This record gives sequence, C-alpha cells and structure tokens, in this order.
Amino acid sequence: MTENCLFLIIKQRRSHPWKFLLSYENESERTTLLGDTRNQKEQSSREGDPSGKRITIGSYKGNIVTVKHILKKHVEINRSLKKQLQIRKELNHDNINRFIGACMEPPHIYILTQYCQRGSLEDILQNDDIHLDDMFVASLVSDLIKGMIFIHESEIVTHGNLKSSNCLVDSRWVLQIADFGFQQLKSDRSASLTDIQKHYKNIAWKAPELLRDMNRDPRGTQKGDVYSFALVLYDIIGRKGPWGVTGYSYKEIVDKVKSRTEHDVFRPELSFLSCEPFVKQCLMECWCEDPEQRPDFKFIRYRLKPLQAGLNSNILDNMIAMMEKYAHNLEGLVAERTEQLSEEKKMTENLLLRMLPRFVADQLKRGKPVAPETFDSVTCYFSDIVGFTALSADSTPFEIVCMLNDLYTYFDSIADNYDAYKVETIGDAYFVVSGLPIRNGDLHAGEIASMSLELLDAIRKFKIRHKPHETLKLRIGIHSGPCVAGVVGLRMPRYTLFGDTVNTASRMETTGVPLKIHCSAECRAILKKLGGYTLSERGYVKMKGKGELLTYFLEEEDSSTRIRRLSDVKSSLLNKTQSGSILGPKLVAGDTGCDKNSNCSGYWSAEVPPTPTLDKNLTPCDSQTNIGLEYLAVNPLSRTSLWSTSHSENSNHVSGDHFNDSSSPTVLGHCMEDMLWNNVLYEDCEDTVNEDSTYSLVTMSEDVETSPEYIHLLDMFTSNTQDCIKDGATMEMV
Ligand SMILES: Nc1nc2c(ncn2[C@@H]2O[C@H](COP(=O)(O)OP(=O)(O)OP(=O)(O)O)[C@@H](O)[C@H]2O)c(=O)[nH]1
Ligand SMILES: [Mg+2]
Repeated sequence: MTENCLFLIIKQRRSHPWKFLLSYENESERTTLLGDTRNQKEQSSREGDPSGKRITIGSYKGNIVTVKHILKKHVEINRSLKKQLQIRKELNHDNINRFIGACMEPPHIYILTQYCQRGSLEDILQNDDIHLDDMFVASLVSDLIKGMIFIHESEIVTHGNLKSSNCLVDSRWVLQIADFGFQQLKSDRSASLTDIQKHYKNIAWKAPELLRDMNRDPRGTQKGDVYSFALVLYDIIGRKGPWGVTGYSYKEIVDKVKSRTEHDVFRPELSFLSCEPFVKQCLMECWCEDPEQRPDFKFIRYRLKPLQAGLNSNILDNMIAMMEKYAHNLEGLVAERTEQLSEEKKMTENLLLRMLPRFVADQLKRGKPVAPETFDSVTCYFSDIVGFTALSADSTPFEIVCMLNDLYTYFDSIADNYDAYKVETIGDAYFVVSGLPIRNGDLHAGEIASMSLELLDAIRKFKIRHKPHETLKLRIGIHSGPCVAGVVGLRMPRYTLFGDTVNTASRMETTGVPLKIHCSAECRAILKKLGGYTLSERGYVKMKGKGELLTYFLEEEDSSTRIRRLSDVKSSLLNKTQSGSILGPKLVAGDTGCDKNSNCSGYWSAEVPPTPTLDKNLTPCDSQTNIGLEYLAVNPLSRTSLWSTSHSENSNHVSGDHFNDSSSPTVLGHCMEDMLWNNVLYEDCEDTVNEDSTYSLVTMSEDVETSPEYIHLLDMFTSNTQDCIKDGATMEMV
C-alpha cells in the first residue's frame, strides 16, 4: 500500500462517504502502514496467492490494525455490499475479529480488522516451540465454538470459509474468528500452478456436498461450517494439519472427498490422534457425509463439555493461568535458545580463530581497528605441488578437492608444532610465515627451515586417495626479510602480508626444484647464525625483477640444536622476566623462581600475546631427558609454553630448593616432583623476614603422596594456577 492509497482512502471518503466505513477525525489519525504480519520472504511468496491478498500491519486511530489488500479488478458497490459491511461492522463479540473499516476503490481495496498479536491458529499450531497443553486446547476450542454460535445466530448466518488460518489469536490467548461476511470481496483468482495448489489447500476444508456443487454459494452453509470445524478441531489436537499425514496432495484429498461411494468416505485418520473417545465421536459426527446428521454448534458445545473440565470457571483466572504457562514455556525456550546461541558463538569464534590470529580476532570482535605493523625480520615459506595442473586434468574436481583437503590438513597439523602462522592456501600453494604476529627474534628462519624439512618428509609419505601408486612432489621456497602485516577487508577480513619479502619467497618457490627447499641468501645467513642446518650452494639463479641471485638448498638439520636453542631462549626470557623487562604480568605466574641450573625442557616462551589462554591439550615436552611428572601450559596461538614444570635426570633440585605460598607454578611443580621422585618432604619453616611460610627440604619419607605437606603443596599449586585453568584448560601429567 502506498502513500497514495492512504491519501485515496481519505480523499474518497470526502467525496463519497458511503463508500467507506473508515472514519477519521484529523490528519494524525490517518492509517499508517507499519509492516507485515509475516516476514518478508513469506510476504513475497504471497504475491501470487490465489486469494490475491496481502496482509499488512497498520495503525489506525492509534491502534494497530490488520490491513488486508484484496486484489480485485472490479467491485460493484451495491446496496447488498453496503449492508453486509454495515452488519459486519456492528457484529461485536469477544470471539469475533472486529471489522474496523474498508476502502473500495479498485485496485485499492483494503479491509481493516483488529490486529491479533499471536497470529492465526495455523501459525501457532505449526510452531513447534509453542507447547499447547489441555488447558490451551480446551480454551481455544471453547472460544471457537462460542464464536461460531454467535455467527450462526447473527444476521450473517454462516461463515463459509472456516479454517485454522481464519481463527486468529490475540495477546491474551483469546481466539477470534475472522474473514467472513463479505462474499463479494473475494479476490479474483489467478490460475498459475502454485495458485492452483493453494486453491486446493484452501478448499480442502470444505464439506463434500459444497465441493461437489459447482455453483456453490460462497456464503456456504451452517452444516458446511460444522464440517470445517471438525477439521480445525482435528488440526488443533493432532497439530499435523487438517488432514494429518496422508501422503496425498490437497488436490487428491479434495478429489477423494468429492468422490462418493456407498459406505466409504475419505476423512482424516483418527487412529493416531491421542484424545478422549468423546472427542473422536464428536469429530465423526461433525464430518458426517450426510449434512443433516451433523450436529449444530450448541450440540457440539454440549458434546465437548468434558474438555472444559480442567478450565477455571472464572475467565480471568483462565487467562492469567494461560499467560503464566506461556511465559513459562517462553522461559524454557529462551534458556534453550541461549544455550544454542552460546554454542553457535563458540563455533563462530573457533572459525574466526582459524582465519585470523587470536589477537587480531579479539581486536576485530571489540570493533577496534587493527593497525598495520612493520616487522623487521620474518621468514616466509611458499610451496607448490609440482604438476598439479596435469594431475587436475586427470582427476575429477571432487578428487582434487579431497586430495588438497587431506594434504593441507596434514600440513596444518605439522605447521602447528612450529612457531609459524599459516597465512593461506591458494589453490595448491601453501603459504606460512614465522616471526609474526608475535616477533621471535631470529628464530623464525629456524622454525620455517625445520618445518620445511618436516613437510618435505611428509609429502614423500603422503598417499593420494584416488591415485594410491603415485606420489606428490613439492617445490618449496623460503626467504627472510622485513614485511608489513595487517587486516584487509571488512567483509572477509584477512590478516595479510605485504612487501618484497613475500614476493621473493614466492619467486624462490617458482624457481625451485621438486622435492628441494630453495633457500635465499638472507635466510641462509640467519640459519647459519642459529646453527644446526646443512645447506648446499645452488649457484646463481635468475629471478624476475632481481637479476641473478646466489641461492641455496636446505638439506638437513640436527634437530637437537633446535631443542637446545629453544631451551636457551626460554631461560634467557625467564631471566629477563626476573628483571621485569619484556614479559611483565602476561607470562602466567611469572616463572620467576626457575632454577637457572636446571635443564629446562624443549619448549620455550618467546613473546606472550596480549591475552594468553591455555591450550586444552597440554603438549608434552620434546626433550628426551625429561622424566616423571611434568606439566606444560601452551599458548594455542604460537604453540609456545607459558610455563612448564620439568624434571631432568641431570639436574638435582633437591638441595636448596624452597618455596612459599606465592611461588610460581613452576617452582611449586619442581618441588612436588622432588618430593615424589626423591621421596623427600618439605616442611614449613617460618620466614621471619617476609612473615611468610617458607618450605624447605627436611626429611625423607615413603608416603609423600599422602603427607599433609605434599597435599598442602598440591593445594598451593592448584590455586596458583587457577587463573590458567579457569578458562577450561586442564592440567595433565605428561
Ligand atoms: N499476527 C497476525 N497475523 C494475521 C492477522 N490476520 C491475518 N494474519 C496472518 O495472515 C495470514 C493469512 O491470512 P489471510 O490473508 O486471511 O489468508 P487465509 O486465511 O489463508 O485465506 P482467506 O482467509 O481464505 O483469504 C494468516 O494465516 C496469519 O498468519 C492478524 O490479525 N494478526
Ligand atoms: Mg484469512
């Protein structure tokens, strides 16, 4: 409905007051459209409705009304129509949907009626979230019967179109019968296929004698209304539509109802309906083939009286009870939906974390911009499958997708073990970087080099599902240098890298050799500095835009060097923490008391991102020398440890170790290990300086685990790590 139409209603009323029952006093009381009773999708699907109507919500004289647009090319406004409208307007009953007014200026034909907040009975019955117990059923049926008795006793005499969609329910759960009284205002029927199906759905509520009568009066008959009532009742109780689950189309149902056989009539199936026998009896009487045998509504009311047994005699009490039940139902629904929402949220967050580094995702979630950052030194890895185009030509798209999925899932699991960030896969290309978003000194080159060697090893073992006898060949290029990283795009934000380093790394891959790691001179220089890597000179390679560059092949590594390197880094970081320099409070529990002489295990902590959380799967330490009780909490983003407890064969913590209530988990862990592995007990000795309890080794014991000292230590350990485990991480022994 457009502004024009509304204007038309008003203007026309001025010139032809008889045409309209719509009244208005001043401009502010114009009818204003507010929206649709259904969502947009359903609304548009109704464009081709056989009844040619559209339902809209409007405001009239400050009240919300339903505005029904009737698509009709011509209406003859004669005495009979005017009388019908007048009669309908004067009908007033709690269970009758109030008619407010109409506009009759084709093509602008609108009917305004009282708006019912809960929609139609059909909407409610189809909504599985709304639980209707016996009380609701009794109340709705009682309202329907009361409304029908009123219509049948009124000047209008019949409804003629009784069905669930014409029973509306208001906010107080009162049922109101709608859409009766103006037969001339039926829309012109169109004849498209979907319209025909909808037409059959509409007439499936009609009695057989009316279906068979080609010239049936649109006003129907009272006995016909009783038949339709039976289908509405069946719908209310079964909640599977007026005909239940039949497997027939509405056209087939209508044809079956129309066809007359001696004793066999087609009706909805009663056997699956769970209700009292008197209700089934009433249904059968109401849809009796012989209209004369059908009861009238007063008799139906009598027949169904036992249904009202659970209802209160006071209408208001009933209403309040129903509203309370509905509110309770809603509470349950809200709880259920909240649970679903939080599950969805978790899934979305996980998805986001797969696409973006955690701190970037956190920033974006808070609506904060992520400023682009320059990184002085990172190492980029590019790899490509040799002969991928030929392989694709020889495989189905499905096989290719499966293969790439298998391969990159495998690769991802390997890359996860390094301080590396997978930037993206582009077709068959795999792009990983180390040294960002969290800087790691010079370690990036080592992390990428070690990862490259492991990936190369993996590709040799990788089985192609659809070509089990073939193997894939990878061409790998690595290069180190500065770059800029930032988030690009709002719609599909990506944490992306820019700069010549990325281009050069990509060129290193394209000019590489199958099953070889092509390494630039810059990367090689860092690897040499780190130590443990064997490289061979490849010679000068021509590279687009760069001339001839001396390049290398990374051949192998001594893995123990990497482990040692990482341990050293950890120790040095811990020392820095002691002097309060770079890590600050973000390093969980500070690790300040780590025994510098102990051989720290093979994981390390480079830099801790702004909001570290613990990985649920605590990772075992690499070091072969570790024995016994060991805890390791890992930052899931960089796979770096936040803290660990370790016990090494070579070290002896026992002598001189002491701790107090505020010691870090690392120190407490060490002491626990000592107690268990060396059967020693620490005992409380007052620290007079700090007025604190300090524990030192005093005695040997066989029952350390059950000793009060050990249990106290365990308590301290647990409470000191509470912050870490409250996020859901579990502490595990490895
Ligand atoms: N919430 C709300 N929805 C309404 C109201 N009136 C109608 N509707 C919705 O509009 C739908 C279609 O109503 P109609 O256009 O009358 O269509 P119908 O009842 O299927 O067909 P006929 O009455 O035979 O023309 C109903 O099922 C309701 O979902 C109302 O007052 N409130
Ligand atoms: Mg209707």
